[in-house]
Amino acid sequence: MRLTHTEGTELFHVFLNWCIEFLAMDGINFFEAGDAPLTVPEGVPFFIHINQNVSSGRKVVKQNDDDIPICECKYDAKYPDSACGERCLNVLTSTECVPGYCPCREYCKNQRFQKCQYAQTKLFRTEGRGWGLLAGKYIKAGEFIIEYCGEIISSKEAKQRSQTYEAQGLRDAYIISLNANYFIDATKKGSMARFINHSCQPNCETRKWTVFGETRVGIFSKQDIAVGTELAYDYNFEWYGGANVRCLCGAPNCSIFLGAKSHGFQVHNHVWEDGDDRYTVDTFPLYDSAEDEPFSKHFKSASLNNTIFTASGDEDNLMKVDGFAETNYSIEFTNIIAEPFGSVAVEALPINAVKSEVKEETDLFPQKTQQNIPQATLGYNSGSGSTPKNRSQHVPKSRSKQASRKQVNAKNVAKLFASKQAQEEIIRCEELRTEATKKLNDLYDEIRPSIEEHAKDSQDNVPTDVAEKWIEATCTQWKAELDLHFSIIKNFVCPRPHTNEHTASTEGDHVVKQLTN
Ligand SMILES: C[S@@+](CC[C@H](N)C(=O)[O-])C[C@H]1O[C@@H](n2cnc3c(N)ncnc32)[C@H](O)[C@@H]1O
Repeated sequence: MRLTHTEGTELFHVFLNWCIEFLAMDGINFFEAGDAPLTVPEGVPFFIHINQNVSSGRKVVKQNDDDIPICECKYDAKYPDSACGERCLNVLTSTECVPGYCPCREYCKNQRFQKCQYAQTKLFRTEGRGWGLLAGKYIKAGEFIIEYCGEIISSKEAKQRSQTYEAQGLRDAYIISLNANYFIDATKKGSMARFINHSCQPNCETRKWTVFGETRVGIFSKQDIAVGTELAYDYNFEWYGGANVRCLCGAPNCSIFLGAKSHGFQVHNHVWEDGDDRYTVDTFPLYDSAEDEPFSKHFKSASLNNTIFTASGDEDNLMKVDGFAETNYSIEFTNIIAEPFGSVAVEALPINAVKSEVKEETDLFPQKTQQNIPQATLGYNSGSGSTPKNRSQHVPKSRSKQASRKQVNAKNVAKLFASKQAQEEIIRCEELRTEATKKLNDLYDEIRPSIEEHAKDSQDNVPTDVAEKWIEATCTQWKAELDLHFSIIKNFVCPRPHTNEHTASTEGDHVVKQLTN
């Protein structure tokens, strides 16, 4: 029997996987070539350690020479920070310098992801949260600690995998969102970052950086961290249905459940009443995530609740390059989609909150602010079959439909004023508002393809000119909205002087009873 090249490759992979599983059964960890050997403590579930993302079947963006960002730093031996320190143009835009192009050559300090310049960390066993990572040395605020590496997968694949993990009984979640279309799955292959637990009062945060044109997720310290302190960041978990996982971070402001702040969780677990806008997600839709993100479609849920992190200029030339030598791991698999880090002990706790139908569909759409950079969100629970039923998960298709905020009906309000001048002013303001809103909606339709195109390339940013147009139109609309409200309040608080035209009112422009009562 002759095998084709593809069949041969597939067969080889099957064999390789089998070898890996076999070694895993014996408690031996298998590391990919080039990775530092790791000492694995007993009890750490098997995984393959990698310090570079693995992109299977995903188009890797090739950078043209013209696209390579070149900074203007000049290395001065007297000032080490001159070589791509915090003032470097690339650092300021969270972009790593490209070797061979950076004017500081080998002195460049802005290649931390590429060179795996990680802080020293140590794996340890936590109480109730599986394994965790702690600082092996003092870590300064703003330091790059480690990259969250894993397999880059599409949102469709993420959904399938999370279902599979769930079916396999894995409890910890290791799938983190990279951008609108892609996720990083560190369940089977990942860096040590996969062991960092969630905290509602974290000492670390995720930030996205661009390296060779690709987005990568790093864990950075938010504050000085003493040696031996557990590292943790806020997962910004999105909840897709299934069990509610008790958060054991112990922070005074703990939100009790992982993902409790996420929209899906709130919709599912809280009482929603007419006019209750406690959980309304503010909309600033440069990006309509429900329609545009395959993720939302696949998960049939109320979209990701991403957080935006801005990159800061880091000067961690002093960082220790190896964070692994002293680490151990263990994995307790959870079937869940974690965005950055996993969740351990999945405890199915009944939530007593009364569940009621969501009345206002329009409150449900998720927001995504675009021109910003990155964030990483951890999602858990595939939601396959466990997605809340009978709940409105609809996300509007157009921006105008999204604008669910209750708007003042200016015509009705104007009628309440006795003064014709006041009425005219309010109606004029309303016309301006309508015009501004229309312009904003038209612009949204116009720029949507550009946003989609950008998302396909795995970029979180939209072109600057698009962002500028959007900001301008948004500001105009906000101003028109403000002018209208201001005009109403002004005419109410400061009545116009009497004129002959007003016979009905003896109180100037005061609104009629309905309002004053
Ligand atoms: C990315 S893993 C983190 C490492 C994990 N502890 C381990 O042993 O592999 C995320 C999982 O850790 C657990 N976890 C993380 N933070 C937690 C917290 N604050 N409370 C409860 N479980 C947590 C959850 O099971 C979560 O799905």
